[in-house]
Amino acid sequence: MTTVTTEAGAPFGAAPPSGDGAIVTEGLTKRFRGGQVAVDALDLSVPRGSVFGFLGPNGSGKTTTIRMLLGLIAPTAGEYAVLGLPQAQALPRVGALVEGPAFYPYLSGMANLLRFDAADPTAARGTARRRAAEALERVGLSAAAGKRFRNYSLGMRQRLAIAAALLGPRELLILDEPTNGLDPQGTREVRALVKEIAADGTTVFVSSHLLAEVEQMCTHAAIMRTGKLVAQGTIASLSGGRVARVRVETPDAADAGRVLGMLGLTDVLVQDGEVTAELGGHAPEAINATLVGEGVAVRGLAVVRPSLEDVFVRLTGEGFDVDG
Ligand SMILES: Nc1ncnc2c1ncn2[C@@H]1O[C@H](COP(=O)(O)OP(=O)(O)OP(=O)(O)O)[C@@H](O)[C@H]1O
Repeated sequence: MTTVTTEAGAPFGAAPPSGDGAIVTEGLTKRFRGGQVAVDALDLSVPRGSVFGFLGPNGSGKTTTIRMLLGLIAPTAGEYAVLGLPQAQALPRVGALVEGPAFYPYLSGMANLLRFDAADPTAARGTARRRAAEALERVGLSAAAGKRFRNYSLGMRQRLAIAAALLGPRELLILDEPTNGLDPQGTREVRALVKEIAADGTTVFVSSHLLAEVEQMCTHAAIMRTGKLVAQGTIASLSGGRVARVRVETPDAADAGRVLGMLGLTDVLVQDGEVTAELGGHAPEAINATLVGEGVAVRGLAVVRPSLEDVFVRLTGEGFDVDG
């Protein structure tokens, strides 16, 4: 367990949070000089093995939280534990990408990683090349190891940054907005890489302001708004706040509504040209067959699952400030 210390080195918090999570925080708070509360009494629980999306609009406190977890800034109040270990033992097992590392444009990917590795006083010198080669392999850059950084695509540059975070065995990888500023191809590469890294057993904690990205890439998420935690859990449980509905497009809306009721679907809403109802355990194809059998002209039938955006809007009464 981590005993958090203040910047002055005094013990911070008598009882750090326990539990086997990769990251656990209790009441974690950061108030900056000038009084702004960037992170407000955050209780976070990141299970080991998860791809945990730390989701929130710009300015909601994501980077500040990450900087506290990495010991870069001291909390004003609250406690945290990373990998259930004291900070000095935890940090070598954590790879982090907070602000993109500065790479030399005229050096190769390999040479850049070796420079990075050399800056780590705990890393054994004799095995540096092997570590760098393994990190390049892990991010799919082995073939481009000798290529100059300036000739890398945006996606390759970001993958190299992630390789720098993976020099050495890591149990936890913390990535702050890793797809920010990337083109669509680079974004796809990084999202795929995050999934691959997680498939190897590394817990990945990734911040993002993109709802759709977190929905697509993560197993769990926490939703932040103005420094406060709005919700957290598995993506399925977060989205399960509202059940899936079937939507039928038809000119025979009243008839379709009657048939859905007959089939036992609940909360049937008939509108002009459209009927929706809670899907429950019904198979959409069976609903379609019955509608057609009853003479309803079906123009379209879809199952609408609630998105994280729906959840966010329901919980906060606000829209997200950026779209995915
Ligand atoms: N060093 C600082 N001094 C004062 N205020 C700060 C400082 N760092 C961050 N803040 C403020 O704290 C709030 C949270 O910022 P933070 O960077 O943690 O948010 P974020 O969710 O990571 O957003 P973004 O994606 O835009 O970085 C913001 O209002 C920001 O202006």
